[in-house]
Amino acid sequence: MDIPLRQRSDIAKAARVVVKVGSSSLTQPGGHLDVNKLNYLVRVLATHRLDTGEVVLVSSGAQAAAMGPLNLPTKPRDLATAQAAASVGQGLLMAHYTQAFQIFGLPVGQVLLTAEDVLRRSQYRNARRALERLLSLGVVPVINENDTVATDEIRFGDNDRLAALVAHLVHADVLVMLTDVDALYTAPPKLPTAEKIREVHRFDEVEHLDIRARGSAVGTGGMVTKVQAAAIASSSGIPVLLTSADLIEEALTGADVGTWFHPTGKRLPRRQLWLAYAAEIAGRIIVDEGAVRAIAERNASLLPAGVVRAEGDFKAGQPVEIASREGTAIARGLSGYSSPQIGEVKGLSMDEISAKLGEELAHEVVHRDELVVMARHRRLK
Ligand SMILES: Nc1ncnc2c1ncn2[C@@H]1O[C@H](COP(=O)(O)OP(=O)(O)O)[C@@H](O)[C@H]1O
Ligand SMILES: N[C@@H](CCC(=O)OP(=O)(O)O)C(=O)O
Repeated sequence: MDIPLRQRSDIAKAARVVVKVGSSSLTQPGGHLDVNKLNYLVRVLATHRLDTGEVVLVSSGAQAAAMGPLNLPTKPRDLATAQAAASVGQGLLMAHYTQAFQIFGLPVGQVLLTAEDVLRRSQYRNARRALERLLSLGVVPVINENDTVATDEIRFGDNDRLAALVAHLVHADVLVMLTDVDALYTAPPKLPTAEKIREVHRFDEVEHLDIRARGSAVGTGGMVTKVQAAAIASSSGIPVLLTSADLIEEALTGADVGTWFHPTGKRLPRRQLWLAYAAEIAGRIIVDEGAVRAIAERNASLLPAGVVRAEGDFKAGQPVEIASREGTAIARGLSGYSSPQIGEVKGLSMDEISAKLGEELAHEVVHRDELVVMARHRRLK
């Protein structure tokens, strides 16, 4: 769709939606698939697909669905059992999705991804091509993390952020995140003081909220990863609706349900997305107040004059975090200098650097094209 969705009601005409559904919404407490819930979800998604637009489903639940069949009392914590459970449960999930979508004449395609697939240049293109082809063939892609081969080092571990990156990958109009609560609340929803949040315009509105409590024994990330996922998608121009799986029909028909995260920025290039959410940071560059403002408000490059000090040991070209004197992360970027070099150029003007160290060392510390401002510091467009 050319015009970005502005409000919930626009979902009813979204040409391409990514829907993420969590384990707790697909399985019974005993660790088997909840066939009724699954069938309901499929009915609503199939209706949207047939009447309105394309659907990409990011479905969790593989490990939870294998608990019953494998007699596992809890969701596995060790990597090997988690991998085995994912292998068994993924088959069960896909068998069910295949059957349920078939009733509506819709083929489904399983897509198992790792973090690398959605963030590294070559794999990103490959994943994008495969998904586009599936969609053009009329298939409903059903995506999960490739848990059976993902190691602790390379896995996301939660499908919330994976769904946000998939939404970016396929240029979705909206990301709908389904869980077991109807919205984001100001505190864990079991508490009497918890109030529903209907709309989020900026991430500093939700940063202070108490979102760490886990709701179910099978869910993975709780609200923390959902809010992070909403930040990833909305800061890249994709609005997010967070609500419960029971309200999927209302959500896709544009009813007034859930929490709506307004887009807070334009689509980010993949490289900046990688920098912001996946790159491993090699060190930190502490900057003064003027540099904080220049970066966050004017989208400027970081110049040596604004640098207070470097922390950690890094080489030129490595990803670093840019933080204020108080330690607040402002941005991330690729450093133009090694950490020892920063010790020499910090606080100096370009002329001073040229005179002291030579012209070739007089350049930006982090060039604006290789810098991404963290979502909460970005201004609403
Ligand atoms: N402030 C909050 N607002 C809404 N839900 C919250 C909040 N804090 C904690 N939660 C819990 O987060 C849970 C959803 O996360 P999770 O169990 O990981 O679900 P899923 O399996 O759908 O990914 C909810 O059941 C809810 O109890
Ligand atoms: N990939 C895992 C699910 C990971 C996950 O994010 O779970 P959830 O918090 O229920 O969405 C699985 O299929 O078991």
